[in-house]
Amino acid sequence: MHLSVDNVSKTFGVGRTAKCVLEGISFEVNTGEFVALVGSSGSGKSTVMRLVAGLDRPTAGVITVDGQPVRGPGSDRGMVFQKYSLYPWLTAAQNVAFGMELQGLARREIRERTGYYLEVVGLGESARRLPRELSGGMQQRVAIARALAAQPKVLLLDEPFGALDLQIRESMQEFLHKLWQRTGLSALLITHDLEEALLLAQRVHIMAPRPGRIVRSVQVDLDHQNMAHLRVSPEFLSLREDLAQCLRGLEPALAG
Ligand SMILES: Nc1ncnc2c1ncn2[C@@H]1O[C@H](COP(=O)(O)OP(=O)(O)OP(=O)(O)O)[C@@H](O)[C@H]1O
Repeated sequence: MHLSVDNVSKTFGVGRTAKCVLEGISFEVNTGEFVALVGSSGSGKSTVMRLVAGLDRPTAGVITVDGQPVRGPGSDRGMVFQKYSLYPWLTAAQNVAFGMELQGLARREIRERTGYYLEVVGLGESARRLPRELSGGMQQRVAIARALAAQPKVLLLDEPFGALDLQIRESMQEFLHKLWQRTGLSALLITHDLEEALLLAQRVHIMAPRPGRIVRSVQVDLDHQNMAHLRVSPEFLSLREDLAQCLRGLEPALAG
């Protein structure tokens, strides 16, 4: 799998009201790679995600998945949003099955994959429960199972833990990291949480606003095995501080 975002720009509106939201964004995600885009509010992260998801088209530049230009949403890209993504009237299993039903998969295949992916996210016992009977973290695990069940080439994670309490957020980060290790999935995460990006991704791109652009890219060559240990390791803390300074340096632009 190779996701390529090549020199992508996005302008909303025309003429005097035109607003350049993204300028010359380029990055890649390769098979089994976990890549994160980090930036403050308004830096254009969600716009990048919408373009990669095919929900909107770039004004310039090209986005491809395995060499094929993205022309709209497709089952090769699985999305997990911040919240409100489950249908409240469907059980966990029905929510997971839903996307596959739209894909037109055979009933038996849908049943098997639903069971399998609910197990993968540790919710085999909760198949018949409704979203409101599940905690926020469990609901996001259902959303992840639903995205994985369509067997996408790449998982697109848009602030997936943004609505969760800090403690649950930390356990979900561990969960996602283990899932990534176990399944070898390829993922693109957008988050405003620098620590989250560094804990999960192997490659982190820092975005600045007005117009949204990538100002710094780092390879995170740290041992992610033990997350609790990693969070307090000197290498991690120094990289986090270095990048936090870079983000702080962008703030005057935000205020202006
Ligand atoms: N459809 C649109 N029309 C006009 N401007 C837009 C549109 N969508 C987004 N924008 C503008 O683009 C800029 C970037 O927005 P975007 O939501 O991508 O940023 P973000 O980094 O995801 O921020 P947040 O974390 O707050 O979601 C903002 O100034 C926003 O107002």
